[in-house]
Amino acid sequence: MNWLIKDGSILSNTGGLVKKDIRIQDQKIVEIGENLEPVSEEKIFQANGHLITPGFVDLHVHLREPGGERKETIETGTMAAARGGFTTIAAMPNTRPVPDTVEHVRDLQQRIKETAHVRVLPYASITIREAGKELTNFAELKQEGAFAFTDDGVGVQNAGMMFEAMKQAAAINGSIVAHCEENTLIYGGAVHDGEFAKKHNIPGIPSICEAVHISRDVLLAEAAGCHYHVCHISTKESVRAVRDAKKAGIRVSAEVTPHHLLLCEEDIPGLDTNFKMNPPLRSREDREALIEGLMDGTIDFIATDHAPHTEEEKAVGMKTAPFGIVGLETAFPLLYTNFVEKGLMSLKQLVDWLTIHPVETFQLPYGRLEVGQLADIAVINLKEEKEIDPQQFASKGKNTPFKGWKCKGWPVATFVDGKLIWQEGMVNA
Ligand SMILES: NC(=O)N[C@@H](CC(=O)O)C(=O)O
Ligand SMILES: [Zn+2]
Ligand SMILES: [Zn+2]
Repeated sequence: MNWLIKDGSILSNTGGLVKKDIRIQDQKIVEIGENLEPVSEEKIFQANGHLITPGFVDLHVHLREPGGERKETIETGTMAAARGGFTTIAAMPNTRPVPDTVEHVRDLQQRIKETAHVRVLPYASITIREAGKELTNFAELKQEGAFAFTDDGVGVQNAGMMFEAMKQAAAINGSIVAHCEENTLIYGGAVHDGEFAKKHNIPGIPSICEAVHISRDVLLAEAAGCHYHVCHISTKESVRAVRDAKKAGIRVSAEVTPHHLLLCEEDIPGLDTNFKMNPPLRSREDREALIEGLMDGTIDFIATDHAPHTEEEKAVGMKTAPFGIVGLETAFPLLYTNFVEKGLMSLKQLVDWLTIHPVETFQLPYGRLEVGQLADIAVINLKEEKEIDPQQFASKGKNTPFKGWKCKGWPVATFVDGKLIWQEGMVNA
């Protein structure tokens, strides 16, 4: 079906909002203008002045399928994405099995084809079973559609292994995406090694646990000549390491999550496992350094690290509950309300960190609201305020620390490839 989106507000190049209509034909945006008239066989979508942005791109999502379907499936996770305004997401490989062979990636692609509501780019792992012992075959996996390579969930412990991985990535113009965590510096920690850990007598993960891997890896990436990307950056030392590496001309990029931008250890209300994630919420200064790093371009974009777990899994106490919180359905409203509305960043900056910055970092053909581009579009109501209610999530995961937060900026409709795949109030497609 072809669509004419009427009366949308789109961001101009200078960041102002302008009233426009958008014509979609055969999956693409074919016209953006004023007072466009419908042509035959075109359906009108009345945007009522709502914000129209390119569909958001989240390059760090755990869909859990195959193997973790009690936490999430490709179907539920991609509906959560659609409801959050995300039209392209990259699926992390800490599943069972791990996408570490051509057969496993092929099976994953088939599941995506059959059940995904939004575009899903599958990661393949760096090492077999993410066990850190034996590299996967990047060229073969890329051929099968692997988007990039990561062992997210665990750090690659061995420097020689990481160097070989980076050389293999360089040879196929691929990217290494790194969960940076040095196992000998975790100390069984469940939260950041700081005030909260001390007060509650819970083992802490020190900041150096992350930064030593980043410092090691930027040197390896320089020597190997590959693109190296840092997942969920969380400390001031890490920001400094990425900043210095960029200054030195090394091809490094980094992402930060909404929760690390919005919360620090002081905000953890008590022994609530919805505040337990990896990396942990760090100190107030760390959080400030992350915001500064995003503002000055050291950190390239925002990714949610959507990590659903069941309520039973989370209900076993701070020390033993699994790490991770959901993020797809709350990312934009949270960031819009707490940063844009408060004047700490512009709407254009926020949208760019969720669209053009991730796609440029990984040279992807999405994330642009322009004639000729794929019609991946989010329609967002910037005015109505609603409270975050996990029971309303499409995601199976209800594990959010933001329950009860009042936000504006809720997506109301999402188009992928020119198709309306979700609209507020619509029964799930
Ligand atoms: N971030 C998390 O706390 N958890 C992630 C793993 C990861 O992203 O490292 C998960 O898979 O649950
Ligand atoms: Zn991780
Ligand atoms: Zn992750």
